[in-house]
Amino acid sequence: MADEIEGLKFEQKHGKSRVRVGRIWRKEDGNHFFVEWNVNISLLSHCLPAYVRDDNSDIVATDTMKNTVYAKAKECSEILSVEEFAIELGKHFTTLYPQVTTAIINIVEKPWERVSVDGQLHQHGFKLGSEKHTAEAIVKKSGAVRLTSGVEGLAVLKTTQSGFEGFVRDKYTALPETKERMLATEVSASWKYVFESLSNIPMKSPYFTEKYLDVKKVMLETFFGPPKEGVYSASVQSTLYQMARAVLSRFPDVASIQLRMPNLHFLPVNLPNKDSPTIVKFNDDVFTPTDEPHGTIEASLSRSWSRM
Ligand SMILES: O=c1[nH]c(=O)c2[nH]c(=O)[nH]c2[nH]1
Repeated sequence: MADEIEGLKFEQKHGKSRVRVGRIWRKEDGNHFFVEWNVNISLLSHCLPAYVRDDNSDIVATDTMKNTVYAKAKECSEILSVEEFAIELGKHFTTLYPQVTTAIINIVEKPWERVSVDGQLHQHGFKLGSEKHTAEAIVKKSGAVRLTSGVEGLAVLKTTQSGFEGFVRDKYTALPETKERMLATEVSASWKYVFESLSNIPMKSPYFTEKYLDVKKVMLETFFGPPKEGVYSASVQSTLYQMARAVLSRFPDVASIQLRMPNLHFLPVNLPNKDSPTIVKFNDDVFTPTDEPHGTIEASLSRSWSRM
């Protein structure tokens, strides 16, 4: 919200962060479904008097926002995706309160996965997985929406089919060129959907959950290549671009994608010994894994300039 006060531009928003909620859905066949969400709410609203005149009469209390998360989770009698829950909350805040013009809802889902016991899916047992599914819904009172999904902490590694050559060499360059190295990263990606209003968002579960799994699958297939021969990576930059390109070409309802891929280095181990035979001579086999310092490669790819 931008306002003018005494000739100055004033912008404000308020919300509740890190509202954690767990929800079980019990099916008649005995299967339980479970999600754990960490919800962040930010409201753009007309409440200037609270800042400048000690008048809180337009303030939606952040405590009320927190309670709303639990109330809405209770109301959702059918299992729904994290994207749908974000949209439900956004709709609620922008329709119930006249002063709220925009709701920004960010949710991170904790990766609880159903376990298998004796080769059989367990009805009510879950274990924690690794990467996290994220969603952001920006909902306006007009019904305009921007919906973004993402993945955080998708750690991947390949032991060959990666090199790095032809980069700038100057008096500070020590890195040798190579056609053979390990490639390890922890992918964070977020992709915006093309849907621009509440009325054209597909709200039939599990649409966005399936989309999340499919986008992740395409990114991983592009990173690794076919199971036997793999695919050569000339740099993290090149692999990142190919992953982004693959997502946009496979999913027409994705408008843009942003990727962050740290280059988590595996340093060759060489232990010379000047008096006797070398202790360890590197032969693409023994490494020191490091996560700091690490390279940071990030980029976004969009179907049109106007959407950026
Ligand atoms: O794939 C890479 N991209 C870089 O920009 C870079 N820089 C570096 O030192 N190693 C690498 N590897």
